[in-house]
Amino acid sequence: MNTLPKSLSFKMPADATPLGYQPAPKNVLLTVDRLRKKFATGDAPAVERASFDLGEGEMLALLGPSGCGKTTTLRMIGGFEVPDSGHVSLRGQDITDAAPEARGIGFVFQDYALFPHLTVLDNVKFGLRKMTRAQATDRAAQMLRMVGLDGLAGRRPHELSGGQQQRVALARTLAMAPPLVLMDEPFSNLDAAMRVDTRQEVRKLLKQTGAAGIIVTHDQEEAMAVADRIAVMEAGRIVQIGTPDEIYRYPVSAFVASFIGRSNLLTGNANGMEVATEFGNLPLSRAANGAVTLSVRPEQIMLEADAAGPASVVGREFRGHDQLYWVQEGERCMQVISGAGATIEVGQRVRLRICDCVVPLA
Ligand SMILES: Nc1ncnc2c1ncn2[C@@H]1O[C@H](COP(=O)(O)OP(=O)(O)OP(=O)(O)O)[C@@H](O)[C@H]1O
Repeated sequence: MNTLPKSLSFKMPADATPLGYQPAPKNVLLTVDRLRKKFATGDAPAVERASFDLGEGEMLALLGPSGCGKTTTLRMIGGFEVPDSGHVSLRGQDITDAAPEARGIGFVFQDYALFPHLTVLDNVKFGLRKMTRAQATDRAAQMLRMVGLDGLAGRRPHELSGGQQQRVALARTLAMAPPLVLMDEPFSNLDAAMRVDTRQEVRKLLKQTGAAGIIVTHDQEEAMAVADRIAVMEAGRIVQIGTPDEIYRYPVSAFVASFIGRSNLLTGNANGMEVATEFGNLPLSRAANGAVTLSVRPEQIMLEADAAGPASVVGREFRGHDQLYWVQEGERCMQVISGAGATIEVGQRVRLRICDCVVPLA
Protein backbone atom coordinates (compact mmCIF):
# COMPACT_ATOMS: atom_id res chain seq x y z
CA MET A 1 0.00 0.00 0.00
CA ASN A 2 1.16 3.49 -0.86
CA THR A 3 0.45 5.83 2.05
CA LEU A 4 0.76 9.58 2.06
CA PRO A 5 2.37 11.89 4.59
CA LYS A 6 -0.27 14.40 5.64
CA SER A 7 1.42 17.75 5.96
CA LEU A 8 -1.66 19.89 5.30
CA SER A 9 -4.95 19.77 7.08
CA PHE A 10 -7.89 20.90 5.02
CA LYS A 11 -10.16 21.25 8.03
CA MET A 12 -11.07 24.90 8.31
CA PRO A 13 -9.98 26.37 11.67
CA ALA A 14 -12.75 27.71 13.89
CA ASP A 15 -11.47 31.29 13.57
CA ALA A 16 -11.18 31.15 9.76
CA THR A 17 -12.35 34.21 7.89
CA PRO A 18 -15.48 34.03 5.76
CA LEU A 19 -14.97 32.63 2.29
CA GLY A 20 -12.88 34.69 -0.02
CA TYR A 21 -12.26 38.02 1.58
CA GLN A 22 -10.02 38.63 4.56
CA PRO A 23 -10.56 41.47 7.00
CA ALA A 24 -8.61 44.66 6.23
CA PRO A 25 -4.99 44.72 7.37
CA LYS A 26 -4.34 46.69 10.58
CA ASN A 27 -2.29 49.55 9.12
CA VAL A 28 -3.88 50.25 5.78
CA LEU A 29 -1.51 51.86 3.27
CA LEU A 30 -3.51 51.63 0.07
CA THR A 31 -7.23 51.32 -0.55
CA VAL A 32 -8.46 50.24 -3.95
CA ASP A 33 -12.19 50.82 -4.07
CA ARG A 34 -14.42 49.41 -6.83
CA LEU A 35 -12.13 50.29 -9.73
CA ARG A 36 -13.67 49.83 -13.15
CA LYS A 37 -12.17 50.19 -16.61
CA LYS A 38 -13.74 49.42 -19.97
CA PHE A 39 -11.68 50.02 -23.10
CA ALA A 40 -13.46 51.27 -26.20
CA THR A 41 -12.43 48.12 -28.12
CA GLY A 42 -13.63 45.54 -25.58
CA ASP A 43 -17.14 44.12 -25.12
CA ALA A 44 -16.72 43.55 -21.40
CA PRO A 45 -14.90 45.75 -18.89
CA ALA A 46 -11.20 44.88 -18.51
CA VAL A 47 -11.62 45.47 -14.76
CA GLU A 48 -14.87 45.48 -12.76
CA ARG A 49 -15.32 46.39 -9.08
CA ALA A 50 -11.73 45.67 -8.07
CA SER A 51 -11.44 46.34 -4.33
CA PHE A 52 -8.86 45.54 -1.69
CA ASP A 53 -6.85 47.06 1.15
CA LEU A 54 -3.09 46.73 1.31
CA GLY A 55 -1.27 47.00 4.64
CA GLU A 56 1.96 48.95 5.27
CA GLY A 57 4.87 46.73 4.19
CA GLU A 58 2.56 44.07 2.80
CA MET A 59 3.30 42.17 -0.39
CA LEU A 60 0.27 41.38 -2.58
CA ALA A 61 0.26 39.38 -5.82
CA LEU A 62 -2.36 40.05 -8.49
CA LEU A 63 -2.64 36.61 -10.04
CA GLY A 64 -4.69 35.34 -12.94
CA PRO A 65 -4.58 34.10 -16.53
CA SER A 66 -3.63 36.27 -19.49
CA GLY A 67 -6.13 39.06 -20.19
CA CYS A 68 -7.93 38.90 -16.80
CA GLY A 69 -7.17 42.57 -15.99
CA LYS A 70 -4.10 42.41 -13.72
CA THR A 71 -1.99 44.97 -15.58
CA THR A 72 -4.92 47.32 -16.05
CA THR A 73 -5.58 47.21 -12.29
CA LEU A 74 -1.92 47.92 -11.56
CA ARG A 75 -1.82 50.76 -14.08
CA MET A 76 -4.88 52.39 -12.50
CA ILE A 77 -3.18 52.23 -9.09
CA GLY A 78 -0.05 53.77 -10.60
CA GLY A 79 -1.93 56.49 -12.46
CA PHE A 80 -1.06 55.27 -15.98
CA GLU A 81 -4.68 54.43 -16.74
CA VAL A 82 -7.72 56.51 -15.76
CA PRO A 83 -10.51 54.43 -14.19
CA ASP A 84 -14.12 54.90 -15.40
CA SER A 85 -15.15 54.81 -11.75
CA GLY A 86 -13.81 53.87 -8.34
CA HIS A 87 -11.09 55.32 -6.14
CA VAL A 88 -7.50 54.78 -5.07
CA SER A 89 -6.29 56.18 -1.73
CA LEU A 90 -2.80 56.17 -0.29
CA ARG A 91 -2.56 56.67 3.49
CA GLY A 92 -6.10 58.01 3.45
CA GLN A 93 -5.53 60.54 0.68
CA ASP A 94 -7.51 60.14 -2.55
CA ILE A 95 -4.98 59.90 -5.40
CA THR A 96 -7.36 58.70 -8.12
CA ASP A 97 -6.77 61.78 -10.27
CA ALA A 98 -3.10 62.42 -9.37
CA ALA A 99 -0.40 62.11 -12.04
CA PRO A 100 1.87 59.02 -11.68
CA GLU A 101 4.88 61.07 -10.54
CA ALA A 102 2.79 62.90 -7.92
CA ARG A 103 1.66 59.68 -6.19
CA GLY A 104 4.92 58.82 -4.44
CA ILE A 105 4.63 55.24 -5.67
CA GLY A 106 7.61 53.32 -7.10
CA PHE A 107 7.46 51.17 -10.25
CA VAL A 108 9.59 48.36 -11.59
CA PHE A 109 8.80 47.73 -15.22
CA GLN A 110 9.07 44.39 -17.01
CA ASP A 111 11.99 45.61 -19.15
CA TYR A 112 13.56 47.41 -16.13
CA ALA A 113 13.67 50.69 -18.17
CA LEU A 114 17.32 51.38 -17.29
CA PHE A 115 19.13 54.14 -19.18
CA PRO A 116 21.66 52.34 -21.38
CA HIS A 117 24.09 55.27 -21.59
CA LEU A 118 24.26 55.80 -17.81
CA THR A 119 26.37 53.81 -15.37
CA VAL A 120 24.71 51.63 -12.75
CA LEU A 121 25.40 54.29 -10.11
CA ASP A 122 23.94 57.09 -12.25
CA ASN A 123 20.88 54.98 -13.04
CA VAL A 124 20.23 54.60 -9.32
CA LYS A 125 20.89 58.32 -8.71
CA PHE A 126 18.46 59.30 -11.44
CA GLY A 127 15.39 59.76 -9.24
CA LEU A 128 17.27 61.60 -6.48
CA ARG A 129 17.40 65.04 -8.09
CA LYS A 130 15.99 66.74 -5.00
CA MET A 131 19.11 65.75 -3.04
CA THR A 132 22.53 67.39 -3.32
CA ARG A 133 24.90 65.54 -5.63
CA ALA A 134 26.90 64.17 -2.67
CA GLN A 135 23.77 63.02 -0.84
CA ALA A 136 22.47 61.33 -3.99
CA THR A 137 25.79 59.53 -4.53
CA ASP A 138 25.78 58.31 -0.91
CA ARG A 139 22.20 57.13 -1.13
CA ALA A 140 22.74 55.36 -4.46
CA ALA A 141 25.91 53.66 -3.17
CA GLN A 142 24.00 52.54 -0.06
CA MET A 143 21.21 51.07 -2.23
CA LEU A 144 23.73 49.26 -4.45
CA ARG A 145 25.35 47.76 -1.35
CA MET A 146 21.92 46.63 -0.19
CA VAL A 147 21.22 44.81 -3.47
CA GLY A 148 24.77 43.40 -3.53
CA LEU A 149 25.97 45.31 -6.59
CA ASP A 150 28.35 47.88 -5.10
CA GLY A 151 31.25 46.34 -7.04
CA LEU A 152 29.48 47.03 -10.36
CA ALA A 153 28.63 50.71 -9.89
CA GLY A 154 30.71 51.83 -12.88
CA ARG A 155 29.26 49.36 -15.40
CA ARG A 156 26.58 50.10 -17.96
CA PRO A 157 23.34 48.06 -18.04
CA HIS A 158 24.37 45.94 -21.06
CA GLU A 159 27.37 44.71 -19.06
CA LEU A 160 25.06 43.12 -16.44
CA SER A 161 23.04 39.90 -16.35
CA GLY A 162 19.24 40.07 -16.40
CA GLY A 163 19.07 39.40 -12.65
CA GLN A 164 21.61 42.15 -11.96
CA GLN A 165 19.67 44.61 -14.14
CA GLN A 166 16.55 43.69 -12.20
CA ARG A 167 18.33 44.53 -8.94
CA VAL A 168 19.55 47.87 -10.32
CA ALA A 169 15.97 48.73 -11.29
CA LEU A 170 14.83 47.83 -7.80
CA ALA A 171 17.67 49.80 -6.18
CA ARG A 172 16.69 52.84 -8.28
CA THR A 173 13.09 52.55 -7.15
CA LEU A 174 13.88 51.88 -3.47
CA ALA A 175 16.39 54.77 -3.36
CA MET A 176 13.39 57.11 -3.42
CA ALA A 177 11.98 55.34 -0.34
CA PRO A 178 8.47 54.87 -1.73
CA PRO A 179 5.92 53.34 0.66
CA LEU A 180 4.70 51.14 -2.22
CA VAL A 181 6.39 49.52 -5.23
CA LEU A 182 4.34 48.28 -8.20
CA MET A 183 5.87 45.49 -10.29
CA ASP A 184 4.46 44.09 -13.53
CA GLU A 185 5.79 40.59 -14.28
CA PRO A 186 9.21 41.71 -12.94
CA PHE A 187 10.88 38.31 -13.31
CA SER A 188 9.62 37.32 -16.75
CA ASN A 189 12.92 38.13 -18.49
CA LEU A 190 14.93 35.87 -16.19
CA ASP A 191 15.66 32.18 -16.63
CA ALA A 192 13.95 29.72 -14.29
CA ALA A 193 16.77 29.34 -11.72
CA MET A 194 17.46 33.07 -11.56
CA ARG A 195 13.76 33.80 -11.20
CA VAL A 196 13.57 31.71 -8.04
CA ASP A 197 16.58 33.46 -6.45
CA THR A 198 15.62 36.96 -7.60
CA ARG A 199 12.05 36.80 -6.34
CA GLN A 200 13.25 35.88 -2.83
CA GLU A 201 15.81 38.67 -3.03
CA VAL A 202 13.16 41.20 -4.04
CA ARG A 203 10.85 40.10 -1.25
CA LYS A 204 13.68 40.39 1.27
CA LEU A 205 14.65 43.87 0.05
CA LEU A 206 11.11 45.18 0.22
CA LYS A 207 10.66 43.77 3.72
CA GLN A 208 14.02 45.23 4.76
CA THR A 209 13.05 48.73 3.63
CA GLY A 210 9.46 48.44 4.89
CA ALA A 211 8.01 49.13 1.43
CA ALA A 212 4.77 47.42 0.44
CA GLY A 213 4.61 45.78 -2.98
CA ILE A 214 2.05 44.75 -5.56
CA ILE A 215 3.29 42.26 -8.10
CA VAL A 216 1.44 41.20 -11.23
CA THR A 217 2.03 37.60 -12.25
CA HIS A 218 0.29 34.76 -14.06
CA ASP A 219 2.56 32.24 -12.32
CA GLN A 220 0.85 30.73 -9.27
CA GLU A 221 4.09 29.34 -7.86
CA GLU A 222 5.68 32.78 -8.05
CA ALA A 223 2.67 34.39 -6.36
CA MET A 224 2.76 31.84 -3.53
CA ALA A 225 6.51 32.25 -3.06
CA VAL A 226 6.62 36.03 -2.97
CA ALA A 227 3.32 37.34 -1.62
CA ASP A 228 1.82 37.70 1.86
CA ARG A 229 -1.61 37.66 0.21
CA ILE A 230 -2.81 36.80 -3.27
CA ALA A 231 -5.72 38.42 -5.12
CA VAL A 232 -6.92 35.97 -7.76
CA MET A 233 -8.51 37.64 -10.81
CA GLU A 234 -10.86 36.07 -13.34
CA ALA A 235 -12.36 37.97 -16.28
CA GLY A 236 -11.81 41.44 -14.78
CA ARG A 237 -12.91 40.60 -11.25
CA ILE A 238 -11.07 39.76 -8.06
CA VAL A 239 -12.65 36.44 -7.12
CA GLN A 240 -10.66 35.61 -3.98
CA ILE A 241 -8.12 37.30 -1.71
CA GLY A 242 -6.21 35.46 0.95
CA THR A 243 -2.87 34.17 2.14
CA PRO A 244 -1.27 31.54 -0.12
CA ASP A 245 -2.29 28.88 2.45
CA GLU A 246 -5.91 29.99 2.55
CA ILE A 247 -6.22 30.15 -1.20
CA TYR A 248 -4.67 26.72 -1.67
CA ARG A 249 -6.62 25.04 1.11
CA TYR A 250 -9.97 26.78 0.75
CA PRO A 251 -10.47 27.85 -2.87
CA VAL A 252 -13.89 29.44 -3.32
CA SER A 253 -14.57 28.26 -6.85
CA ALA A 254 -13.63 25.63 -9.40
CA PHE A 255 -11.66 28.32 -11.25
CA VAL A 256 -9.49 29.15 -8.21
CA ALA A 257 -9.12 25.47 -7.26
CA SER A 258 -7.81 24.61 -10.72
CA PHE A 259 -5.73 27.76 -11.27
CA ILE A 260 -3.84 27.49 -7.95
CA GLY A 261 -2.32 24.03 -7.88
CA ARG A 262 -4.08 20.93 -9.17
CA SER A 263 -7.56 19.92 -8.19
CA ASN A 264 -10.04 17.11 -8.76
CA LEU A 265 -13.66 18.23 -8.89
CA LEU A 266 -16.36 15.92 -7.55
CA THR A 267 -20.04 16.32 -6.93
CA GLY A 268 -21.83 15.36 -3.74
CA ASN A 269 -24.80 15.88 -1.50
CA ALA A 270 -23.84 17.83 1.62
CA ASN A 271 -25.46 17.60 5.01
CA GLY A 272 -23.74 19.95 7.46
CA MET A 273 -20.12 18.89 7.97
CA GLU A 274 -20.45 15.73 5.86
CA VAL A 275 -21.01 15.01 2.18
CA ALA A 276 -22.15 11.87 0.40
CA THR A 277 -20.01 11.16 -2.69
CA GLU A 278 -19.18 8.24 -4.96
CA PHE A 279 -16.14 7.77 -2.68
CA GLY A 280 -18.43 7.33 0.35
CA ASN A 281 -19.28 9.83 3.08
CA LEU A 282 -16.51 12.41 3.53
CA PRO A 283 -15.93 15.18 6.06
CA LEU A 284 -16.25 18.75 4.77
CA SER A 285 -13.84 21.61 5.52
CA ARG A 286 -16.86 23.79 6.33
CA ALA A 287 -20.59 23.24 6.62
CA ALA A 288 -22.72 23.07 3.47
CA ASN A 289 -26.09 21.68 2.45
CA GLY A 290 -27.56 20.17 -0.71
CA ALA A 291 -25.87 19.57 -4.06
CA VAL A 292 -22.24 20.74 -4.02
CA THR A 293 -19.14 20.69 -6.17
CA LEU A 294 -16.09 19.65 -4.20
CA SER A 295 -12.38 20.26 -4.61
CA VAL A 296 -10.02 17.43 -3.73
CA ARG A 297 -6.29 18.05 -3.99
CA PRO A 298 -4.21 15.22 -5.52
CA GLU A 299 -2.27 14.80 -2.27
CA GLN A 300 -5.53 14.15 -0.38
CA ILE A 301 -6.08 10.90 -2.23
CA MET A 302 -4.52 7.57 -1.32
CA LEU A 303 -3.61 5.16 -4.07
CA GLU A 304 -3.58 1.44 -3.28
CA ALA A 305 -2.45 -1.25 -5.72
CA ASP A 306 -5.31 -3.77 -5.87
CA ALA A 307 -5.73 -6.33 -8.66
CA ALA A 308 -9.50 -6.22 -8.07
CA GLY A 309 -9.60 -2.41 -7.82
CA PRO A 310 -12.14 -0.38 -9.84
CA ALA A 311 -9.57 2.03 -11.33
CA SER A 312 -6.34 1.85 -13.30
CA VAL A 313 -3.25 4.00 -13.60
CA VAL A 314 -3.16 5.62 -17.05
CA GLY A 315 -0.22 7.99 -16.55
CA ARG A 316 2.65 8.66 -14.17
CA GLU A 317 5.11 11.53 -13.85
CA PHE A 318 8.12 11.03 -11.59
CA ARG A 319 8.88 14.44 -10.05
CA GLY A 320 11.81 13.61 -7.75
CA HIS A 321 10.21 14.43 -4.40
CA ASP A 322 6.90 12.80 -5.38
CA GLN A 323 4.95 11.23 -8.24
CA LEU A 324 1.89 12.48 -10.04
CA TYR A 325 -0.51 9.78 -11.25
CA TRP A 326 -3.48 9.97 -13.57
CA VAL A 327 -6.01 7.35 -12.55
CA GLN A 328 -9.04 6.41 -14.63
CA GLU A 329 -12.13 5.19 -12.82
CA GLY A 330 -15.07 4.79 -15.22
CA GLU A 331 -15.54 8.08 -17.03
CA ARG A 332 -13.51 10.03 -14.49
CA CYS A 333 -9.76 10.72 -14.57
CA MET A 334 -8.32 11.70 -11.17
CA GLN A 335 -4.93 13.22 -10.39
CA VAL A 336 -3.16 11.72 -7.39
CA ILE A 337 0.15 12.76 -5.83
CA SER A 338 1.99 10.07 -3.96
CA GLY A 339 5.43 9.68 -2.35
CA ALA A 340 8.51 9.03 -4.48
CA GLY A 341 9.11 5.65 -2.76
CA ALA A 342 6.97 2.80 -4.09
CA THR A 343 5.91 3.09 -7.70
CA ILE A 344 2.68 1.83 -9.21
CA GLU A 345 3.14 1.22 -12.91
CA VAL A 346 0.90 2.43 -15.70
CA GLY A 347 -1.73 -0.23 -16.43
CA GLN A 348 -1.95 -1.54 -12.83
CA ARG A 349 -5.36 -1.80 -11.17
CA VAL A 350 -5.79 0.41 -8.11
CA ARG A 351 -8.26 1.64 -5.53
CA LEU A 352 -8.60 5.32 -4.56
CA ARG A 353 -9.41 6.55 -1.10
CA ILE A 354 -9.96 10.14 -0.06
CA CYS A 355 -8.37 10.63 3.32
CA ASP A 356 -8.98 14.24 4.32
CA CYS A 357 -11.66 16.95 4.48
CA VAL A 358 -12.94 17.99 1.07
CA VAL A 359 -13.69 21.60 0.18
CA PRO A 360 -17.16 22.68 -0.99
CA LEU A 361 -16.99 25.29 -3.77
CA ALA A 362 -19.32 28.19 -4.46
N1 LIG B 1 -4.93 49.95 -24.03
C1 LIG B 1 -5.86 49.01 -24.24
N2 LIG B 1 -6.81 49.17 -25.18
C2 LIG B 1 -7.75 48.24 -25.38
N3 LIG B 1 -7.85 47.09 -24.68
C3 LIG B 1 -6.93 46.87 -23.74
C4 LIG B 1 -5.88 47.81 -23.46
N4 LIG B 1 -5.12 47.32 -22.45
C5 LIG B 1 -5.66 46.12 -22.11
N5 LIG B 1 -6.74 45.86 -22.88
C6 LIG B 1 -7.61 44.67 -22.78
O1 LIG B 1 -8.08 44.58 -21.45
C7 LIG B 1 -8.08 43.22 -20.99
C8 LIG B 1 -7.21 43.10 -19.76
O2 LIG B 1 -5.87 43.33 -20.12
P1 LIG B 1 -4.68 43.33 -19.07
O3 LIG B 1 -3.41 43.68 -19.78
O4 LIG B 1 -5.05 44.13 -17.90
O5 LIG B 1 -4.65 41.79 -18.65
P2 LIG B 1 -3.53 40.96 -17.90
O6 LIG B 1 -4.27 40.11 -16.92
O7 LIG B 1 -2.50 41.85 -17.34
O8 LIG B 1 -2.94 40.07 -19.07
P3 LIG B 1 -1.43 39.57 -19.36
O9 LIG B 1 -1.10 38.58 -18.25
O10 LIG B 1 -1.56 38.89 -20.68
O11 LIG B 1 -0.56 40.77 -19.36
C9 LIG B 1 -7.61 42.38 -22.17
O12 LIG B 1 -8.75 41.90 -22.84
C10 LIG B 1 -6.85 43.37 -23.03
O13 LIG B 1 -6.91 43.00 -24.39
